[in-house]
Amino acid sequence: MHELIDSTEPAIGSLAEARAAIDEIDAALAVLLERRTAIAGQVQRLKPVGGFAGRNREREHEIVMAMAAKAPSLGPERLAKIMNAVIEAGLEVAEQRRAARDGS
Ligand SMILES: O=C(O)C(=O)C[C@]1(C(=O)O)C=C[C@@H](O)C=C1
Repeated sequence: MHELIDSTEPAIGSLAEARAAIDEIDAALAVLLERRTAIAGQVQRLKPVGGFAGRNREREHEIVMAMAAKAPSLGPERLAKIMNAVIEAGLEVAEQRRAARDGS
């Protein structure tokens, strides 16, 4: 994982090598997204009002700003779009699971 987040990228010599590096990063992202989805689902169960109804835009803004400090090339506007998609996907999964549990 460390080499994945090291900003001093080694020189990439070919398209195949570049795509292999992207595949490795995307595999790590997928694992992190799966973990995030699981934990965000637990958060929905802990909140007095979970799911889309309990959406907290202030917390989402904090998440984006913290990420923007670590990803300056993307910046807050693009990260907000990315994280909106990630957060909404997590809420959808949580709501689907809740519906399956409630039998509704
Ligand atoms: O922190 C919360 O309150 C959550 O519900 C988690 C989460 C997230 O996925 O990070 C999801 C929805 C909220 O709008 C904000 C953040």
